[in-house]
Amino acid sequence: MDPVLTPAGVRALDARLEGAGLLELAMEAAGRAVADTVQAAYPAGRVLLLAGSGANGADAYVAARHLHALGREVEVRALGVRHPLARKNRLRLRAAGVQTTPLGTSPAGLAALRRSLGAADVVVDGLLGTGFRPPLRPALAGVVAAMNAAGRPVIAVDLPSGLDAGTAEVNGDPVRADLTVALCGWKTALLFGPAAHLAGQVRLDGLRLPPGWALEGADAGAPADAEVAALLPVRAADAHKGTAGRVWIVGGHPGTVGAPALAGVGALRTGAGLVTVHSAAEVPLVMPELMVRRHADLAGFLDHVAPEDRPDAVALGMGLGPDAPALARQVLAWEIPTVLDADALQPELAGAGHGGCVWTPHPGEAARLLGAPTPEVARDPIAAARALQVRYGGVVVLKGGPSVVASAGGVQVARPGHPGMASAGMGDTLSGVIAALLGQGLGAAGAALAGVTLHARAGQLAGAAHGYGLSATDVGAQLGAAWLDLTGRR
Ligand SMILES: NC(=O)C1=CN([C@@H]2O[C@H](COP(=O)(O)OP(=O)(O)OC[C@H]3O[C@@H](n4cnc5c(N)ncnc54)[C@H](O)[C@@H]3O)[C@@H](O)[C@H]2O)[C@H](O)CC1
Repeated sequence: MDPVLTPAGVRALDARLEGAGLLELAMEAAGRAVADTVQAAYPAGRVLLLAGSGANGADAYVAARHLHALGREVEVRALGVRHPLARKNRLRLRAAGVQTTPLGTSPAGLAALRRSLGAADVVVDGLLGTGFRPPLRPALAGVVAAMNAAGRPVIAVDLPSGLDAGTAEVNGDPVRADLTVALCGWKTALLFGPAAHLAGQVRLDGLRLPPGWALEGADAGAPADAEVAALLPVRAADAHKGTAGRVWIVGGHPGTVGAPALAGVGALRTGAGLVTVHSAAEVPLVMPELMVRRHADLAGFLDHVAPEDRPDAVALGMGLGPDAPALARQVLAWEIPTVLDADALQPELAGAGHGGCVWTPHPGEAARLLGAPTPEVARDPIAAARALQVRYGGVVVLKGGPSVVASAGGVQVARPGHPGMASAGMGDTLSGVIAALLGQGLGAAGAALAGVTLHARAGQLAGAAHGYGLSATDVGAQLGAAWLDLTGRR
């Protein structure tokens, strides 16, 4: 599990490392990781390193020393030092034979910087890391603008300068990096929204810290594929449809009948033994294996389902229309594993969730549930998912690229899918996927995490063939392959 750290989490980790006498070693590992990344990605040519006054700048000094040891031609332009380890590592760099030049922010200083940028084959951005507080001061804004205008490849240390590590929002004009070496853990800015677009490709280096230290102070975890695969059930050879989970899809309303059909496909393609769509409208039979039952009075039908006839899991809300909250209350009262999506995601259901239920809002629905503007949700999806979980109970999947899963046990960030998944019906399919996993015995948090991961992987597989023309039907068709791919059980 990779950690996702806030700036406060980084500060606490730094203090712990400092107390244990390990901070200097962590910094040495950070600088070395940056140097190794430069060497692997841009093995030839002159390297210009820009060092700020804090620990981010110290990492750049260490990287410069390692690059020099590797025989690379390096130039270091630096602001004044404030962090004691920046001072120490600058002295070490000089002792190793590399002089540093002041990074001036006056017109003459910026002209000199532009000359250095013009002579460089790759630039290392070690100006500002997690210690940055927006907005960028005008003096440094000129430096960042010169870097962006130079058109040279940029490798950022920890995160591009000018990005606030704790938010997906972009203020002003930060460094645009081609590659970022994230240190110790992911940051919100490297995972979500417009901020993540500025980081380029991200490589995480754990700096060989004592096991668990970074994760203990983390805001969230980002599980590895193998950790998610381990959640998925292995079936006995004598399994039959009665043991693979009976799933009900409750959805559909005149005009929105495709939604429950897609959820049904999602459930079937995720291994549910028996899938029945219950709807007030005529739902198309998109797969003959899907059972479709139309009810003139859906609420009356649900009222009369005997406990022994209830399914193993339900997904409710997809295209269901205005009766969804009342119908959701009926099903929630059964206290069986339940996915609530789309029309069932209404503020009046606050507090109605139980431990076996999964709410699956996209950012717009999350904003409605929280009574907050959508940009606020997008700014910090981890905080939004956590707030939703506290308010609604159960488990929350805040959908996106990547999705966030919040449960009483903590928050996890799943792997992103494919940009082609930005199209109608993807969420309907996902609700069926999660319901199928609930029906096969996974707990709500495990089903949510494994569900979004399978769905994202299926999106990647289908996206390779269909690109931006990807449809939810294409994704549904790849769910079986995604399962095999994730588990290696081909
Ligand atoms: N545990 C870890 O993750 C490790 C991280 N390392 C690196 O440490 C930095 C964070 O270092 P810190 O000294 O706290 O802050 P910065 O270097 O990012 O910046 C401080 C510097 O920035 C100036 N500043 C702040 N806001 C602004 C602004 N708006 N405009 C201009 N300048 C600003 C401030 O005055 C300070 O001088 C982390 O990112 C990693 O790179 C460790 O090396 C290893 C352990």
